[in-house]
Amino acid sequence: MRLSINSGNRLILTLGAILVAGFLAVNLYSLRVSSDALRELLVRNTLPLTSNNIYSDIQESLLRPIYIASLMAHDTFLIDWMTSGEQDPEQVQRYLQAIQQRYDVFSAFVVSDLSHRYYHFDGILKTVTPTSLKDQWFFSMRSHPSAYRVDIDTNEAAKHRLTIFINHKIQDQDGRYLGITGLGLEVATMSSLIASYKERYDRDIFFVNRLGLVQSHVEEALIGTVNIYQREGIRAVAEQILSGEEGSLRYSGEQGPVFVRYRYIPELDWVLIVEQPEHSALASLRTAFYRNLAVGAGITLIVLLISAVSVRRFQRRLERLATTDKLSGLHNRQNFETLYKQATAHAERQQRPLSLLMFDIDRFKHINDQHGHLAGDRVIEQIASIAQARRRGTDVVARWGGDEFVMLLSDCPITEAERLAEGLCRDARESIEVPNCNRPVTLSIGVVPYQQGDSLDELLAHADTLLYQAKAAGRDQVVAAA
Ligand SMILES: Nc1nc2c(ncn2[C@@H]2O[C@H](COP(=O)(O)OP(=O)(O)OP(=O)(O)O)[C@@H](O)[C@H]2O)c(=O)[nH]1
Repeated sequence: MRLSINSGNRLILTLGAILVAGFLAVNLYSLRVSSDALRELLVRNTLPLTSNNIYSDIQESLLRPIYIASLMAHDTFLIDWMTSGEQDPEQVQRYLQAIQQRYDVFSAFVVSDLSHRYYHFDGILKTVTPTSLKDQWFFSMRSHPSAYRVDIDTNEAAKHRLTIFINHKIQDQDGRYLGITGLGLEVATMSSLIASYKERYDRDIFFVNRLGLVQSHVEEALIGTVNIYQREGIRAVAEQILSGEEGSLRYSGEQGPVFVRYRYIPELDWVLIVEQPEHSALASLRTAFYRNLAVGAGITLIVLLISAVSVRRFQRRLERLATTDKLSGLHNRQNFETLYKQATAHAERQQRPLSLLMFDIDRFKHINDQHGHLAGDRVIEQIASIAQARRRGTDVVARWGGDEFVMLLSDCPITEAERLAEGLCRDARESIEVPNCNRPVTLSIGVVPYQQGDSLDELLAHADTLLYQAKAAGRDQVVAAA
């Protein structure tokens, strides 16, 4: 039986291993396939789309100031004021103040080509000089092919803060170049734009100039101080980023690969960089993977539990079938042989007496013939019941075959066994009933003591002899060994 229990455990273990391996394989495979698909989507679709969206938002956010600068450049008041010799600077000062308030812009200015004066809402800021490097933006604008230009520079009127300037040429009615007017936009506007992107897309977004220096970033400390040529990881691809127009790259970051999408923004002369670390992109897939594994583990556990209970039940049934007589529910012959060995070993070890009873239903053939096999079967069941009722805790009753039974009485001397046999005879005679039969059901019993070294065959042969003596003496009686 131990063998079958072990094989049951083996079955459960094998089943468990198959389920665990199956769940792991399926989940690992699906994690791999979906990770590959997500990576592909990220590189081909998501990052380029983010960068395009940002680019169009930048263009859109520059459109309004460009439009205002154009309105200013074509304003007849401004043109007239400049052509009439820039009289009364307060007039233009008030004009610029009005522009600033009406359009809610950071700064508005006018620079004259004639006087080289730089007017802004507070008055005359300075006079630009062709020799000053800082004023080159103004002098280069004259030959600029288009009407306006977006420049990024420090703002002398605002504590040298980095500012986006929209510079627009002013020309009189004859197309004569008069100077430049325009607006200054805070670069912080760009930072808040980036912050909103970061929140929306959960990606790192920043701008660098053509030299790789960070120009706009949610972490302000990095602006103007960090260069991608020196930054761990991204420096490996910095050259490609700064020399190309647009593209996708990958570099090794601290926590694994990082996907990069870069795009040159001509309006700002900056490069937009959108980064997405692989581990954060795949985080939701990993969560799903662990959740699936947990579900798999739960299912495996339930299946194993159900299987273990079923196997155990099946084993018990097999054990019962293998050791029990179906009709009487008593031990069968094979099992009795095993139990006999255990009982005799115990008796010898403990030096305790052991007795054996062998009993047979008298004229059982007659009961079968007269009242049918079913009635005979009921008699066998009732004999089993009375024997079980007489049995003490350690005694063993078995159906030896046909209408023959054996009973092994542990720790029981022959006299006590004889008394128990007498009781059995009486119980059968007095309590067993066969419908439509007025003859009592009786037993003949042989009682023998176990002698050290007796084999079961020897003991049974001895008991059988006494049993037949009881039959010969008229049945319904007990014959015990002398
Ligand atoms: N109903 C029923 N009969 C059985 C079963 N097993 C054996 N028998 C019958 O039991 C009878 C046993 O008869 P014997 O032991 O030869 O003789 P007996 O009629 O009991 O007579 P004595 O033993 O000499 O008293 C046979 O007719 C068997 O067919 C069983 O499981 N059910």
